[in-house]
Amino acid sequence: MYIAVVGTGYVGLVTGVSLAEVGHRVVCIDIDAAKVKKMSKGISPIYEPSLDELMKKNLTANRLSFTTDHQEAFKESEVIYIAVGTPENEDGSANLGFVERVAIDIAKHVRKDAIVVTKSTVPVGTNDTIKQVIRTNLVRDVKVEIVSNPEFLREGSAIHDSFHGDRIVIGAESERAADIIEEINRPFGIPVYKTDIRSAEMIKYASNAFLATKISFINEISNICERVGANVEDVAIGMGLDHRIGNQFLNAGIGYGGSCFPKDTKALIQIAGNVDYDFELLKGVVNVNKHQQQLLLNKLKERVGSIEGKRIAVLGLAFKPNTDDMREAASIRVTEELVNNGAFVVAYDPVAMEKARQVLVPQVAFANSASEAIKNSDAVLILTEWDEIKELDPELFETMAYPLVIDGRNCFDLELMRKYRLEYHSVGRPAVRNMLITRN
Ligand SMILES: NC(=O)c1ccc[n+]([C@@H]2O[C@H](COP(=O)([O-])OP(=O)(O)OC[C@H]3O[C@@H](n4cnc5c(N)ncnc54)[C@H](O)[C@@H]3O)[C@@H](O)[C@H]2O)c1
Ligand SMILES: O=c1ccn([C@@H]2O[C@H](COP(=O)(O)OP(=O)(O)O[C@H]3O[C@H](CO)[C@@H](O)[C@H](O)[C@H]3O)[C@@H](O)[C@H]2O)c(=O)[nH]1
Repeated sequence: MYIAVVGTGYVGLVTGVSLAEVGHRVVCIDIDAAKVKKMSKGISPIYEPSLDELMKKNLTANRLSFTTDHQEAFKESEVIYIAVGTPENEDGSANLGFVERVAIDIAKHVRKDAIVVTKSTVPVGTNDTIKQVIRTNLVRDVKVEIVSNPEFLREGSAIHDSFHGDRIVIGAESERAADIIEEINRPFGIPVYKTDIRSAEMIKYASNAFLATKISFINEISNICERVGANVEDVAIGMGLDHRIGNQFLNAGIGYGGSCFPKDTKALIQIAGNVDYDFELLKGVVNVNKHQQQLLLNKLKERVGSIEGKRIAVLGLAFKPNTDDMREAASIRVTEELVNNGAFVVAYDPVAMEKARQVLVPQVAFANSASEAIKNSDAVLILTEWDEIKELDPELFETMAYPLVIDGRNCFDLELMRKYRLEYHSVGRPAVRNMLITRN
């Protein structure tokens, strides 16, 4: 199949590369010329495990190409994927400007009958608008059908998820269009669920909202655990053994960030509001998430008193491990608050520092390693559970004048930490206060 993918962010690029890998001829289009130049050389503009290798392989096999030219890209295309961003508007609703722009580009440049597949996360009813915009602006006498095919990949494991996802959801206006998209995806061997367009659009928001709810739920349980002396990790294991609950997405921490959960939960509240429905539960989920980062800062303030003039090491800046994505990362708000309170912040992340420099407040200093950040600090805050951080030798903390570690991601085993001279606070687990220990 000749396929065009519009937008080469996390979703577009991974989709394009994966479709090429299973044998389709794919051209990826982006308006960012610098990015296209880089990708044409086989260099991924994002950090995503295995992506570079697959890009290079499929470029060499001539199944994958990149361009800024919509006209050129749509010339042969039988299927056009829309994978541009749908960022948050100020009121929390989804900004559909990029999607609508692409719909107009398709209408102007499509040359043959085509199926337009929306991968971007869009509010219920948006595919009807896309259809309308394309059909009213069509320049040539061609037939365009619309399919909603929401994406469920996670950053940091995007390639793996593309080949081993739990399901492919196809919402179509005709059986023919649904069958063609199913056929394109057959080589992935992932179960397909076909439904109508509006239900497919809703499945995406409902899935993200449900996962965000799980996270806020376990975070609230963790806050109670701290007060009653229970251990949230044991609680999560005990809960997860019930198959109806499941053991995933029950990691307590400083809340969810990233490019999806924060914006999609708010967009769903708006979608509900637009039809006069007050989504109370989801509003609670969003509020709990907002407070969770503050609780970490409160713990720090409780322990050090004023943070003015204190040197604080922040380990982990990306919103989750294995990505350099800084969108809605907890580190943005946490470092800003530290700086505003007069702290000297020294940050370290194994991969995201380049992107972090562009979004964190300019007063934040960057260290070349975790140990450099920790050295001479008054406290350490852990915000992302990178393996490199989880594998740090706790002896490193002992080099601090007063080894105070506040871990927002439960990176260390409590039994292990009890062997060291340090004070260790994590989320929903008993604190370790071991300052009197003497070791050889
Ligand atoms: N990031 C994820 O993990 C993820 C997962 C599932 C779904 N989604 C959804 O997929 C969509 C894309 O997300 P993303 O994170 O990949 O976005 P992104 O912001 O990383 O990338 C969007 C890309 O589209 C390009 N673009 C914008 N307008 C264009 C146009 N007219 N023509 C060509 N290119 C254009 C931009 O230059 C950019 O490279 C969003 O709706 C998002 O909610 C994202
Ligand atoms: O038990 C957990 C699991 C996740 N998180 C946090 O939740 C956020 C999101 O994590 P994750 O879902 O792994 O990453 P994303 O790449 O944002 O993926 C989500 O958002 C995508 C965009 O819509 C969807 O496609 C995916 O299915 C959905 O998992 C991160 O800040 C995590 O730290 C927790 O705090 N506890």
